[in-house]
Amino acid sequence: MMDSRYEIQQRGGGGGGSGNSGQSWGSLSGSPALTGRQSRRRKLQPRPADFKLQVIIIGSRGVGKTSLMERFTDDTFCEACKSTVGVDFKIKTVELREKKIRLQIWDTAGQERFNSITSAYYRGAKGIVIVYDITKQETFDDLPKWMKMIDKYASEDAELLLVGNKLDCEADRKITRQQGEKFAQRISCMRFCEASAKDNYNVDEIFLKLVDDILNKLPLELPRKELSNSILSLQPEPEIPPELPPARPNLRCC
Ligand SMILES: Nc1nc2c(ncn2[C@@H]2O[C@H](COP(=O)(O)OP(=O)(O)OP(=O)(O)O)[C@@H](O)[C@H]2O)c(=O)[nH]1
Repeated sequence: MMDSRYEIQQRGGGGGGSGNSGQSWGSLSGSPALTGRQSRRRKLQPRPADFKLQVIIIGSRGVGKTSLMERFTDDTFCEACKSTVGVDFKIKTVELREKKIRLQIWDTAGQERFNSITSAYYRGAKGIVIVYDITKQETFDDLPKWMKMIDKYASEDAELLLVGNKLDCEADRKITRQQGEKFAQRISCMRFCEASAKDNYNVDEIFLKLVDDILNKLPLELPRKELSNSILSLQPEPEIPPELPPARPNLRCC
């Protein structure tokens, strides 16, 4: 059974769901019978995604943003990975609430010198994962700085999730779980959890809960065309960052 310390706090709404990265295939009924080489060549196309969502991961240098993303998308962990330069992204398709969602995850550099580049990616994000390292006090102290970035550049309705990473390093812990919880409680609609990219603990939960919260806000029964014209885009992923948004008048952080 999962230790309750690791469960993501609930704040009402949002039924659960299970994700997977596999492809769904269309129905075979009605297809003419195929044999041998012919059947191998004439594979059905995967069902297209119902939605495309963008999620961004932010936080100070070395907290494990890339590691969380790669654990989720590829189930890999790198003990000594290179620092991210600018922005990187990965795609994973998940299924939740009988919808197929193409999740585009933007992994941003934690170094401040890249802020002018990374800030351009905030606006398109429907979900934001803010990460700190439970063994490094300064990464927790930096959180108000990241909240200012969110207030300035992100969409006001973006879902927020605070993650204390490196839970496997309990012996070196500097930030208590209560401190993380307290910080999240001060921010409107922010979830909180602790995780370990190394031990693959709570990683799927982070992204799936965020997607579930995002879906919870969307009118899922609208026809696809209407959705793509409003909140979601079914176009190919942008190669360049979206335009910078206007500054937001109200700070989320108290
Ligand atoms: N013990 C432990 N180490 C981790 C964990 N997650 C990441 N690391 C390590 O922390 C270091 C930094 O991880 P990254 O994923 O590159 O961190 P980042 O936040 O993307 O760093 P920047 O790109 O510089 O902003 C690497 O050596 C990882 O192996 C974790 O859950 N536990």
